Amino acid sequence: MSAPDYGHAFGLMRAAAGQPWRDYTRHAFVEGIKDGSLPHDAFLHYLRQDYVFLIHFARAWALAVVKGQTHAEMLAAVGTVNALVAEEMQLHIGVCEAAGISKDALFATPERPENLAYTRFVLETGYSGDLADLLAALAPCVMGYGEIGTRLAAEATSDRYRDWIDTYAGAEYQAACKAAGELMDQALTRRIGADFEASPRWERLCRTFCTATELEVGFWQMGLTP
Ligand SMILES: Cc1ncc(C[n+]2csc(CCO)c2C)c(N)n1
Repeated sequence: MSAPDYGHAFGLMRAAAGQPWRDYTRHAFVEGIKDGSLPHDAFLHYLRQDYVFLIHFARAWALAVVKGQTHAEMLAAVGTVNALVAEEMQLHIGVCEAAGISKDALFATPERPENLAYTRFVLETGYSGDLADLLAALAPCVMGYGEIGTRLAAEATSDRYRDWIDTYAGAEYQAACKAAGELMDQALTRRIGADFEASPRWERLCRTFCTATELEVGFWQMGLTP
């Protein structure tokens, strides 16, 4: 099965990331979700860390509003901020409560260093760069889960984590990945030119994408060690 198409820039950055991209999207944690062998303790620990992750991830998308140069760019970024803050963070609280993690316990979650390293890398990339740099750091998170969800929906051999898989394999999330891919293609074209992969900036953008991918690998690994 081929991976879903999330745009031109994403396809090139994904290919350039090579092995780290496979390490991320086929991590033991992901394979444990696929066959149901992931211990529930590890999943709950991951969910708690992921709530902290979402807070900083929403801040990074808010920075994308700041770095936007057109109404279309601001609209795309502000839509993601709203989806994250008004819906996904709320959804996460509900999922955690259903899994036996109280709101108090969730809000008291100490942030693990692997989590902190990832989100602050994304934020710093945005602070010191433009929207093209920031989107290169955000893309592995958004599109990686889209790719993982699509593959696991086809290959899962257990229903244990079916809700998680369905969230990312679903039409709504897949449309969000395509929209993020279009935003990235347009943002790069606007700032660098249509032939962006031939520009001197391209190598650095690919390096940013690859670093974020490696930090996703670290996040899964952290998930395996509650
Ligand atoms: C470590 C980690 N990486 C990626 C995601 C996926 N994700 C984070 S925010 C969001 C909404 C779109 O921006 C999605 C899909 C996650 N939850 N945790």
